[in-house]
Amino acid sequence: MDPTTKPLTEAAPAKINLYLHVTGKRSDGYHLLDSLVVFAGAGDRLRYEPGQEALHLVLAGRFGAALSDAAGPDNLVMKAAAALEAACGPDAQVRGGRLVLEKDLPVASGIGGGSADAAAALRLLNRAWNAQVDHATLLRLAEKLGADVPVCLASQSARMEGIGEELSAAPVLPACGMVLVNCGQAVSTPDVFRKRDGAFLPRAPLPARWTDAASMVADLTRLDNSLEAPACVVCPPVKTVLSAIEGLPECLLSRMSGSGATCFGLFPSVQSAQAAAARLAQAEPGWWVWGGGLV
Ligand SMILES: C[C@@](CO)(OP(=O)(O)O)[C@H](O)COP(=O)(O)OP(=O)(O)OC[C@H]1O[C@@H](n2ccc(N)nc2=O)[C@H](O)[C@@H]1O
Ligand SMILES: Nc1ncnc2c1ncn2[C@@H]1O[C@H](COP(=O)(O)OP(=O)(O)O)[C@@H](O)[C@H]1O
Repeated sequence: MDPTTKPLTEAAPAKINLYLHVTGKRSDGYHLLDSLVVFAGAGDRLRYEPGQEALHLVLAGRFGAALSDAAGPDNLVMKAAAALEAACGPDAQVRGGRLVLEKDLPVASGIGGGSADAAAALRLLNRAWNAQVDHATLLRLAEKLGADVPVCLASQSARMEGIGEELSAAPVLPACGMVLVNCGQAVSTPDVFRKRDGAFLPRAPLPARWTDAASMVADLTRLDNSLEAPACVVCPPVKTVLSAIEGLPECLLSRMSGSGATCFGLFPSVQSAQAAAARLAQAEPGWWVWGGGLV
């Protein structure tokens, strides 16, 4: 097959906030955050098939239908493509064709599916169009697409501050497993931020590395997700999901990710997380449940 017409794909892994402290608020209404972000083996997948027709998006996967009204220019994938095209130099080979998004992450669920898709589109089309837009420029485009898009650009664990644009090294993470659970109710990020009240939380003290899951969990237990309480008001089933995760064998910690409603559990190993996820999926067939490891 001609390499320029070969399908090109990018993974768009789920983003998990292991803790999330709202540390302040800017005058424009955006909140200042301190968060440890990691990426799970669960994710969407974006494929590009170059062609003569104008660039367009096709949705597939378990949650493709949930987004079918949003396959147009407002989809974050198409916004990312337009932003990249505008930033391309004269030597780029910008082409049409179709982008196929395998949407396997629940939509509006606190694990940054849309942000991961946008970041995947920037990486994929930069490669496919031979656009050679440098990383600093890609980061600037990412910031404009959404607060979570910069961290999704590298899709590697990072400490995230500012409103999402200040990225620094995360502690070296120990081997561990993760379970992700979503009850099926979409949650609006602005609604949850609006419902937050109470004091701002401090920037967290973090070590350079955790050698085992138990010491990571001991530190994380002293930290919080500032958005968990307001999300429980917006979406009460979050509380049920958190108790269900906490009750799973070998669960070390259960917490909500981002603005919800997806919650995660940390486990000592990938195997224990997979076994716990299988058990929960059987007990709650209406929930989205995933178990595995981190990227
Ligand atoms: C809360 C977080 C934590 O990682 O994750 P999610 O719950 O979305 O996954 C993110 O900060 C969300 O990032 P993202 O979903 O890209 O947010 P954006 O589209 O930029 O903003 C949506 C809205 O959320 C609020 N917002 C977002 C980020 C931020 N630091 N402060 C805010 O107040 C604003 O009301 C904004 O209008
Ligand atoms: N490719 C996409 N995937 C998911 N949501 C998208 C996408 N493009 C636009 N959106 C819109 O972005 C909003 C946030 O979606 P998402 O990124 O899944 O939320 P969260 O960051 O809370 O996980 C949704 O309301 C959805 O309609």
